[in-house]
Amino acid sequence: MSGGIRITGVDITPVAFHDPALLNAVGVHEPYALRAIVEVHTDQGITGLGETYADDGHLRRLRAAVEVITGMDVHTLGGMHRRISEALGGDTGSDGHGLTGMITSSSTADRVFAPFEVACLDIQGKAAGLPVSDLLGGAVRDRVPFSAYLFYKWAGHPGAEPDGWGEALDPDGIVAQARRMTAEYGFGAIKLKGGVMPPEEEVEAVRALHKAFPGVPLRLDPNAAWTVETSVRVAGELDGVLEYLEDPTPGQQAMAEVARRAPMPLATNMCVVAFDELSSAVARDSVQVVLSDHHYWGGLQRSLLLAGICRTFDLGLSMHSNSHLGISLAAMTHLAAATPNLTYACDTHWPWKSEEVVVPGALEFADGAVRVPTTPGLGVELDRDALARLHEQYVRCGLRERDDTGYMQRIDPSYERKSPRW
Ligand SMILES: O=C([O-])[C@@H](O)[C@@H](O)[C@H](O)[C@@H](O)C(=O)[O-]
Ligand SMILES: [Mg+2]
Repeated sequence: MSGGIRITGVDITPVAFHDPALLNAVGVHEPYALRAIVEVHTDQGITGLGETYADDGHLRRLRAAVEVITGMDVHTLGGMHRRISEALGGDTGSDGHGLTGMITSSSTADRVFAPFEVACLDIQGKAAGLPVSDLLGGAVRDRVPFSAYLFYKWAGHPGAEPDGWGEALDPDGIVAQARRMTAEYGFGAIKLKGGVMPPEEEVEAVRALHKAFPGVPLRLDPNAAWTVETSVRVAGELDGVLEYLEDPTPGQQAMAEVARRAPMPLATNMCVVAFDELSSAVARDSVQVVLSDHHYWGGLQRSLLLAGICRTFDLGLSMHSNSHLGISLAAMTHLAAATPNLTYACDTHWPWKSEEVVVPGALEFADGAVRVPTTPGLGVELDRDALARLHEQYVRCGLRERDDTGYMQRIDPSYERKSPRW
């Protein structure tokens, strides 16, 4: 491209926002979730936005990437990915971002590249006067449906005020949470984060949801907390109730064994999280649905590549989420809008947060869906006061990586991390 739009600098601002005491297979969410807000500046005065993880190792790798992409044209995304991979070398780090599978050097490069790719597409869209969905091939839907995301939870963090959502530790609590979340957002699909209670209790909770929300697609995700035998038993008990069962057991081989004996499709954001894990999963028929997530599949264009591979091999496609803010929601919405075979409602942790960094109004939920922004770029703008406030909160809170297990062990020293647990 002649002339191009060159990157002149990048600001990376880590932020912390309040997160309720949500329970999962490895512990409990800490009082704050961390994210990094990426602002890419250019010689044409256009700035693009990205959002990503903010643990210390990831921040260090993002800063290393800035060194090698400064001066590049925002249209040269292939070259940018290559430069970032080379600059990171073997710096793979660990999964400081939640239950999203094994990290390899290629998946680390994808994670680091992703927020810069999103920001560059934001810039390209602003320069061309087109929404990001148009740059991805065009929206095939104007609203993107999301799913309610239920958690077992405490009423509040120990020693702090209750968060307002109430305790949910049994089927009644889960159904009450679902009623409130679906009433507020209009969600037409429901996911329960499992792996917290003994499997029989989680089966009971899902059956209670099925009774309270007849006809609504349900999912259960125990994050690999079960053995093959437990997974097969639960799958049989929830026959006709779940649209898919997500990551019941660890590893592609065990997932394949469950898949052979389970009546419903298996989904994953743990045993297939990078391109180099797809061929073995297909060969073994380990999973029938892959949860994409542009934050670790290397951005929006690479997520479209994943969608094409899923279509080729007849795999279903859904979308994964961790705790996130509005820049991520905008990117997820554009991507989902432009992905024809993304036919499941996407995950989002959105209802669990009470703070934001983007100016309100651009992304609203109605009937469980977000209208795809049609303004140029991602269609969201930073609220600079909010950014400063949440950065200040990051500085003060002292958290520097997500550690659900460590936090749980400070509360209950007998807690052990185990996979599978049951
Ligand atoms: O936030 C959580 O506790 C979730 O368990 C998250 O870490 C997972 O990555 C995720 O939502 C999932 O679907 O596995
Ligand atoms: Mg999952």
